[in-house]
Amino acid sequence: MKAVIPYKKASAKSRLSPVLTREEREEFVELMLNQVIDTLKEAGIGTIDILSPSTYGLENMTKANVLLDKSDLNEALNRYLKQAEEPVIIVMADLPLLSSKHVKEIISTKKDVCVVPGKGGGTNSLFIKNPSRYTVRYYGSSFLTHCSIAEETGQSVEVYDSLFAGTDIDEPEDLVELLIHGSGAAKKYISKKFRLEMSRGRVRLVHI
Ligand SMILES: Nc1nc2c(ncn2[C@@H]2O[C@H](COP(=O)(O)OP(=O)(O)OP(=O)(O)O)[C@@H](O)[C@H]2O)c(=O)[nH]1
Ligand SMILES: C[C@H](OP(=O)(O)O)C(=O)O
Repeated sequence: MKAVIPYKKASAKSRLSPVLTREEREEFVELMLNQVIDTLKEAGIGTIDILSPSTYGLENMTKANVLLDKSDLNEALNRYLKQAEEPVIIVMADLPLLSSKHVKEIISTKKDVCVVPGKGGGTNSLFIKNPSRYTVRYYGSSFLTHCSIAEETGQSVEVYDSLFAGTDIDEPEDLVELLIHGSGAAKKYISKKFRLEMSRGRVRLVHI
């Protein structure tokens, strides 16, 4: 069993550009990546591959293997899965609330595939026992697509339902969740730049 984290640092997290500069977004994704790697290690996963279109930001990476593939997210992951000879967990790099307990539960599934939905129809993590029999199709409502792909190819599916594992950091409002529920370097980075303010019964993000 091994883990793969797709990762692109250059101009990452464009949807956070209303509140963070390019430089800040690139620093922030690197902190989130390192947290995800630590979580996977804590869960006991021995092989961790980072699949990236470039070595940018990964020059000094020692905690995981760096695999380069310049093609887009889906093509790179499908090439990776085709060659894999053991179960694979795909984990996105933007999951600072993911814990080792979640990872252990996801990989303990009795089904062939375990899908962890993200907000808005995305897929935050995907565990595949027979990777050469599966293809991914991220973007759009990829959660529904990934369930269908399993069903169409005769593979059973579990949906892992979790607020924290389901919280990917895409948009400014997601930073609220990180400040409320997070810990570690990614939360610290954001808490130096923003604070939470109560306004009309809702918590919102305010630049410091
Ligand atoms: N290997 C690879 N990984 C990618 C690529 N684009 C995004 N990723 C990674 O795929 C995961 C999900 O990507 P998104 O949530 O869309 O992140 P993003 O592209 O930085 O964010 P936006 O610019 O806001 O869409 C993250 O772990 C990214 O680092 C790519 O072209 N190749
Ligand atoms: C890659 C994409 O991420 P999102 O844009 O939903 O964060 C998805 O999960 O299909």
